[in-house]
Amino acid sequence: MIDIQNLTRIYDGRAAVDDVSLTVEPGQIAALVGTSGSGKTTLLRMINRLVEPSSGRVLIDGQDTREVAPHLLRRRIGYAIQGHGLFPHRTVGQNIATVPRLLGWDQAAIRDRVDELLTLFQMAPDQFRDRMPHELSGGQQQRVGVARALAAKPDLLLMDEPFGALDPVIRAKAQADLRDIQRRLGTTLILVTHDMEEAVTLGDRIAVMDKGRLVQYAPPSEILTAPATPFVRDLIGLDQRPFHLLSLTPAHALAREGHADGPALPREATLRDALAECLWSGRDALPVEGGGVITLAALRAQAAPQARAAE
Ligand SMILES: Nc1ncnc2c1ncn2[C@@H]1O[C@H](COP(=O)(O)OP(=O)(O)OP(=O)(O)O)[C@@H](O)[C@H]1O
Repeated sequence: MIDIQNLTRIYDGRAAVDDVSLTVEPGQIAALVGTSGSGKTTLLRMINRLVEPSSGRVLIDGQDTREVAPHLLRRRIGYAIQGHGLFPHRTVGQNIATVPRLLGWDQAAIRDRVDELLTLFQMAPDQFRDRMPHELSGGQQQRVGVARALAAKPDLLLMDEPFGALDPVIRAKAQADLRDIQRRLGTTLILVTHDMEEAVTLGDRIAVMDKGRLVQYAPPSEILTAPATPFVRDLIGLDQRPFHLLSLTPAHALAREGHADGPALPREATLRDALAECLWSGRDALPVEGGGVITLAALRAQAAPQARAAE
């Protein structure tokens, strides 16, 4: 468990992060959102001591991070940033192997791990292992950055806008891959993002920062239906609320017995995808892969907070 207690960082007499406390349970994803300059990156970097707190403390599984040398702490915590930060003169394989090498893994274990991660990120090892970063697309570089952060099987992964530079299609794929991998490995993940949709779809809880302070820390559905302050409501964007709510639920969860014509929706598609498909194909109901149908009326009820509150 990550336990952040009264964490504060002062720069030039002003608090960039101001008395923030929050906990993240093992295997959960916490998404940090907020306007530019609200302190998200500073908060994230205090967890692995890239930035030293002015006051407060961070406990990881009960251990105070101040008791661990920063370089040793950072070998235990995966860290991935926008623009990936790959070493330009090292191959993809060498980049991914960085922390396992520092930890003294043997060669065979390192090679296995590199190949396993490349496969996991759908980059054929024989094709990509020996390439240089400049021989990859931006999306591939980004995936290698995340693979490198995961290489030593950290229990905790910190990500700062890891998908910020990706186009929407690759971004959605990278998010889905990350969620799969995170669930499979049981990694605890703290993610900074500018994108509320990303926070809603990935986060088990969302932390909203405003001027260095934590203004709300709650599951996405609560942030959307009961924003704690006008700032949180504005950040969500009123016009986007129904779509974010629909993004929270996979299609199969709302499928009911019945019959509908036309192509089936994948089980893991979100209700937002279902709504788009209804509108685009002019259908009032869609079959869902594996059985059942979703109706437009059910989608409408699901998108309305008062209907959800009554559940
Ligand atoms: N090294 C530093 N020296 C002085 N001020 C800093 C430093 N790092 C950050 N700040 C200030 O602290 C505040 C919070 O910055 P931070 O980068 O944490 O915000 P952020 O929410 O991550 O912003 P963005 O979304 O734009 O990345 C800003 O006002 C920033 O100017």
